[in-house]
Amino acid sequence: MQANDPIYIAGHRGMVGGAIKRKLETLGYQNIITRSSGSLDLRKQEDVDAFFAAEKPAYVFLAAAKVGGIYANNTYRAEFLYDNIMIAANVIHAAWKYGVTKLQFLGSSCIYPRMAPQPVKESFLLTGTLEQTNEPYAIAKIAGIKLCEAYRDQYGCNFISVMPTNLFGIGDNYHPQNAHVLPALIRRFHEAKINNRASVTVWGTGTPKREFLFADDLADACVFLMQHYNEKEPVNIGKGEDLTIRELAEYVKDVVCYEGELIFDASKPDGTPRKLMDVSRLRQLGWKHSISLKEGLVMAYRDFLQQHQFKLQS
Ligand SMILES: NC(=O)C1=CN([C@@H]2O[C@H](COP(=O)(O)OP(=O)(O)OC[C@H]3O[C@@H](n4cnc5c(N)ncnc54)[C@H](OP(=O)(O)O)[C@@H]3O)[C@@H](O)[C@H]2O)C=CC1
Ligand SMILES: C[C@H]1O[C@H](OP(=O)(O)OP(=O)(O)OC[C@H]2O[C@@H](n3cnc4c(=O)[nH]c(N)nc43)[C@H](O)[C@@H]2O)[C@@H](O)[C@@H](O)C1=O
Repeated sequence: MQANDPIYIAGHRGMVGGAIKRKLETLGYQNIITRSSGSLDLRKQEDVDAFFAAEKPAYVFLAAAKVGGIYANNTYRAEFLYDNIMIAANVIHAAWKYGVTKLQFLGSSCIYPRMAPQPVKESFLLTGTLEQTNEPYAIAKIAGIKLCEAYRDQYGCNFISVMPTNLFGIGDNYHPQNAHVLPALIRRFHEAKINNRASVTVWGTGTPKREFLFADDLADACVFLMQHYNEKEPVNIGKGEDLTIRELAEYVKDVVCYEGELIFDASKPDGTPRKLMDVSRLRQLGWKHSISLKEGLVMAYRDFLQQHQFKLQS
């Protein structure tokens, strides 16, 4: 990737796409192409075709998707399958048709079997049954991986896939129901603090384990792999360390300085019991994260306060 190569970031207004854009700009890449979903709906094949024909990107980061936490995945099952399949199919097909030099597809750790042995290796894909709450999203993400592999096998396209663990960071979604656990808890603890509530309810039993990577670390890994990785096999991106949801809730409680009690609502789904990434492939390639969970939480809480402030004023 040269400084003047045209690079398209699909999903640049999102948490991950935004972090990739900041990283590329810091490194001096000057020809970054972006479109909001309002100006280019990636579910529409003709529009995607016309965009690739006109802009002719050489590199593509495919970070646009319908994204959400366990509740959103389980509730909007049709959109999580339809939108994500259409986005992946349209962009990957157009990347082949218009001769993109290299494309990177972002999948997710939820593509792996629910009860996969831990830590989860890339080779465990399609070896067991998926977690029900996010099966539609996972099926769409698996289709994206397989599209990259098929266009590589048949046409020699340099399309790679990366599988990020659970993420959080600047520009995250703090919606009370639709968000992922970490931003949802930041909001719930903050609101409990300012309203002097005696307790905060955390969904599920608190026993599932998750791994959390800050989005700027993820973006660093994505750019690193775009520069250095050219193989068919997906690459897990994570830290290789996890904690229980109860432990996470205690961390968030500390960062927000909330002093009340935690209550666990076991009527809410736990989802996958554990999905710790095996990151040995990424480590062998020479990449490791640099932002700790505690550092990331402090930055995320600041981001929440800024977004919240903005909403109060607007
Ligand atoms: N967040 C997480 O914990 C994880 C995320 N990932 C993956 O990382 C990628 C980015 O996720 P994240 O940044 O968190 O998600 P966000 O929801 O923050 O951003 C998603 C982006 O996708 C764009 N988008 C959605 N639908 C369309 C559409 N129909 N046409 C064009 N653009 C669309 C949106 O554009 P606009 O803003 O213009 O509407 C938005 O900017 C996704 O592929 C996701 O699956 C993987 C693992 C974990
Ligand atoms: C990244 C990944 O994200 C999704 O999977 P998930 O890891 O299960 O995501 P989650 O962050 O929503 O939940 C993690 C855990 O946390 C618990 N939990 C507690 N309290 C809240 C809470 O308030 N909100 C949420 N959302 N969860 C909560 C919750 O019950 C669960 O046990 C996939 O659908 C899929 O989209 C995907 O790829």
